[in-house]
Amino acid sequence: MSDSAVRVAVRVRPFNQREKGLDAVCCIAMAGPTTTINDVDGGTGEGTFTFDYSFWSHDGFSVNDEGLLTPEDGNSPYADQKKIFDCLGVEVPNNAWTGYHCCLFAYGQTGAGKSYSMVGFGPNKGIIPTTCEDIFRRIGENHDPAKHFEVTIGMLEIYNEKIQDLLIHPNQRTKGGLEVRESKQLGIYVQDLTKRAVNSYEAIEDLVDEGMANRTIASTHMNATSSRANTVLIIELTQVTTYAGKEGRKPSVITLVDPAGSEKDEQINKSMSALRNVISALADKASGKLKKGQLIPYRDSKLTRLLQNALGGSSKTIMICAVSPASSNYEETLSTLQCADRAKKIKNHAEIDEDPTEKLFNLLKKENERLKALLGGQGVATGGGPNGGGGSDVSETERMRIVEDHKKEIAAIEKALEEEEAAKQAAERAKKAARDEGLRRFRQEMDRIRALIQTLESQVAGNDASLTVGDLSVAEGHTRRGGDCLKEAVNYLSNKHTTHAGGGVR
Ligand SMILES: Nc1ncnc2c1ncn2[C@@H]1O[C@H](COP(=O)(O)OP(=O)(O)OP(=O)(O)O)[C@@H](O)[C@H]1O
Repeated sequence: MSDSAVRVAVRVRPFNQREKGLDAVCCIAMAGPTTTINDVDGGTGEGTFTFDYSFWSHDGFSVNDEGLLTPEDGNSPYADQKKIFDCLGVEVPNNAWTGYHCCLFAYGQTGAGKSYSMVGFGPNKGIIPTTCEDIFRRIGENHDPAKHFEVTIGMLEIYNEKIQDLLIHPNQRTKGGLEVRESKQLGIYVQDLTKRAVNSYEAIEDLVDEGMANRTIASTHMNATSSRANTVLIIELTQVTTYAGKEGRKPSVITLVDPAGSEKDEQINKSMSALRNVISALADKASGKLKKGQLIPYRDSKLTRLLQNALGGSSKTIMICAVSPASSNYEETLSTLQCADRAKKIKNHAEIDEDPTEKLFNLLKKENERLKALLGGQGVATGGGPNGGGGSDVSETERMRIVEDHKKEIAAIEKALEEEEAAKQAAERAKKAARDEGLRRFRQEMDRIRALIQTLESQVAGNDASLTVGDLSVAEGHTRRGGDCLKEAVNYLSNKHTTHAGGGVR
């Protein structure tokens, strides 16, 4: 487990047509990772904030025939989509490959540029498509025959506090939406969300197109294609390694969130303010200011519940805040910067969710690499004269010692693997023994009940016969014995019931 702060970046966009038409004034300045907001209209004043990155995408760009935006020259500070991915987005596949669960979400006022950074427009591909491309580029570069990868995609939107599966056509969805659940094994997850296996970037692209077509979209005042729902893409990447006939699995869940624009929509405002409240509470917690007994309000919205692992949990998390450059949006922009500033304080406890076989395999691999490095890339051959085949300056004695050490470590790893297998088998045996014992007791009980029923039946038959011949005293005897038998059966069953209800095992 490693403590890791949420990584926070801010990006400022160009003026839009509306702002240009109003002769907007830019109130944002950036220098390195620092963002300053100036109140040019004379109000609350200026504020300076330092983040992991401050990306200047306001001006200094040129647009080619296809509409691709790039810095206009070598001195331009303009951060294009490539720079955003190379600096920030790439941390997502990097962390996923290490085995961490990761989350990247955008934040900001409607029309500030969240979707532009996350999804992109035309040839200006955003973080989501570039991450997907990067995942399959890395998979394609794997030449280890012992390793293969499994990738699945899920896509959802949160609209009016309902989670909808975007890989299912709106007409075929269950009413009421899906639920966020939590389990020890799976952490936070969306129950029954469709997961589709994919084996290429194109396959993801097709699914994302399908999902996008199923979204709830409307336009807002600032942005003609504003999304009216929080859109979430969930990529599950599992690295599967086969070693000594066993499979080791290293899973990573990547959650990419493009939140909805908030203008004039009560429900969306609610989920954004829930997100702000969670961020504030976590920042207070990190600085010891959270009141005793005060809970982090994850349950106040579906979005915050879904992001529970990303904020204050075990995932590696990145927040990209989009801001408008226009002074007319000063208040909203200041509020975004303040929220981003609080998010910097959040501490996560990132964990790798690796199974023991994978752990052992990785140890073995590391050991091999260490050995290769020690031998100057010469492998472990022991022949070839005093310096072991030329090129390496490791002495023969040292070489032998390293090889012996190496053998010992491999033996230790194999022993640990055998022990793990033996423990697994012992656990299986114990489970089977408990099952067999349960079955034996059940049969015993059934035999007992059957015997009681048989006795009861024979008493009833005897009773009938006696009554037919009018022998009342014999019938009375049968009735008494039948009654005793019935009582015994009732006692026996009610005892069993009480014992089971009390959690006892018989
Ligand atoms: N970095 C950028 N460079 C160039 N244009 C940008 C940039 N960021 C945003 N834009 C443009 O600004 C407009 C609004 O951006 P976008 O749709 O990404 O905002 P949003 O925050 O996702 O809005 P909403 O929350 O309403 O969905 C779009 O036309 C987009 O092309």
